[in-house]
Amino acid sequence: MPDPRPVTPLGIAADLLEQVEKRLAGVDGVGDDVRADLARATSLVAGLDPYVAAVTSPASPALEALETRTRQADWGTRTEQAGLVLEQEMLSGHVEGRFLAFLVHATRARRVLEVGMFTGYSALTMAEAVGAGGSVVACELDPATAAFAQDCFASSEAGERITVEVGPAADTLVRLADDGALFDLVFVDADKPGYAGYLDAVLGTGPDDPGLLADGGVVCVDNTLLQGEPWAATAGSANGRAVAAFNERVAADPRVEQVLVPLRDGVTLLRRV
Ligand SMILES: C[S@@+](CC[C@H](N)C(=O)[O-])C[C@H]1O[C@@H](n2cnc3c(N)ncnc32)[C@H](O)[C@@H]1O
Repeated sequence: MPDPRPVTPLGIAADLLEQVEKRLAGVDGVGDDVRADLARATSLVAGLDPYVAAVTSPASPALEALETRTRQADWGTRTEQAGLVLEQEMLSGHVEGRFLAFLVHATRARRVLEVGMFTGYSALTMAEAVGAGGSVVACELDPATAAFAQDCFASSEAGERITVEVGPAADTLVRLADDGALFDLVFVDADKPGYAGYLDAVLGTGPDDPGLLADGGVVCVDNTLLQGEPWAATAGSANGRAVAAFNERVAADPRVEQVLVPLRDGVTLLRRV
């Protein structure tokens, strides 16, 4: 199974620094002080994620098994079949998972909504954290990926707390709002151009549309650093532009207080003010 490629600003920077170090190894005329500074920069940047993982609470065996199964799947073929990009790098993973679990515990969330489930790592993480009587509704566009996740959930008690909604999340959110559903924690991690619409659906747009967020609820939005594209794009992608526009919109939105936490590819926490 191929190693995941770097998909965070830190991972990309570490990769670049390591490449530069290798390229300079055989070059004459580079001062020892320059090599020492470069080695220190590489060590600081490349060592951060492994250090953070080493001192963070471990994932459950069920989550480790789900991650291994996801790494072993043939996402190239699945991408062709689904007609949308699916790749192992989409999985949030250990440290972000512990962050989400901590958020569930700290906010005492019982009703969780996820927009963008993939193979279910974050959904299962939050389902474990909500405990008995808690629930997670997880939206996924691709039926085969949803089935993959449900198969993983079946081998975990916490998996029983997850309801999977297959189809475009925008439609699912309208249906949930029509049903009067409310959530204490919402994790947004689907298509980036859809983020602004998902946030509006969650927060509501006025008295006739109260949205899906319970009083005191928290919204967590993933990939808001989008591999550094919003501030350091080399060749900007559509996703980079969508996230940059989303971040600007949030920064100017009087409905919310927000903080962008530079964890992995960036997570923005929001609450209604
Ligand atoms: C980044 S992955 C989610 C990763 C997952 N939260 C985790 O932690 O492992 C994004 C997922 O959103 C799904 N997706 C994309 N567009 C969607 C849409 N319009 N509605 C629902 N899901 C969508 C993709 O199929 C993909 O599985």
